[in-house]
Amino acid sequence: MVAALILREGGTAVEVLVCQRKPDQPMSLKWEFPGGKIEPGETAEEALARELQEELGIEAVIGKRVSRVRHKYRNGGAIDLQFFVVKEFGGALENRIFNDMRWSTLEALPQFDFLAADLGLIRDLSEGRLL
Ligand SMILES: Nc1nc2c([nH]c(=O)n2[C@H]2C[C@H](O)[C@@H](COP(=O)(O)OP(=O)(O)OP(=O)(O)O)O2)c(=O)[nH]1
Repeated sequence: MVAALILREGGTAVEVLVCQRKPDQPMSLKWEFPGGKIEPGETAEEALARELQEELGIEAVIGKRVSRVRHKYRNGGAIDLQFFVVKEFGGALENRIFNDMRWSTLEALPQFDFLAADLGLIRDLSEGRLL
């Protein structure tokens, strides 16, 4: 899996885009970072650019990989998640698949009910350790 930390300068602090899963999806209404599965033949960066085009309608410039997490969900299999920074993109952000989408400061991230696999990253970001 690949996911993006899409950043913007929010006046006084950096903000990151957070997305909420739909009520009818597994792990419904949990918050996550936009992204998805790497298809056969794709690099991680190619997969992420494709997912961001599909989910948000943007042409993203995929930056540095800042974190990698392996996690076992109780009800499912193990996942391997890689997070990349995105500081630039073309086009206008459009919510195509999420229940909700918001900009959050890094500090405020723990207030969102994130997927379990993301919690270590959320903590690092909110405490200023990663960005
Ligand atoms: N996009 C994304 N997925 C995450 C994050 N954290 C996390 O555990 N995941 C998990 C949830 C899903 O099991 C998987 C994402 O895969 P996906 O988007 O292709 O699949 P999905 O379950 O959301 O939906 P579906 O297409 O399988 O119906 O990775 C995250 O921050 N962003």
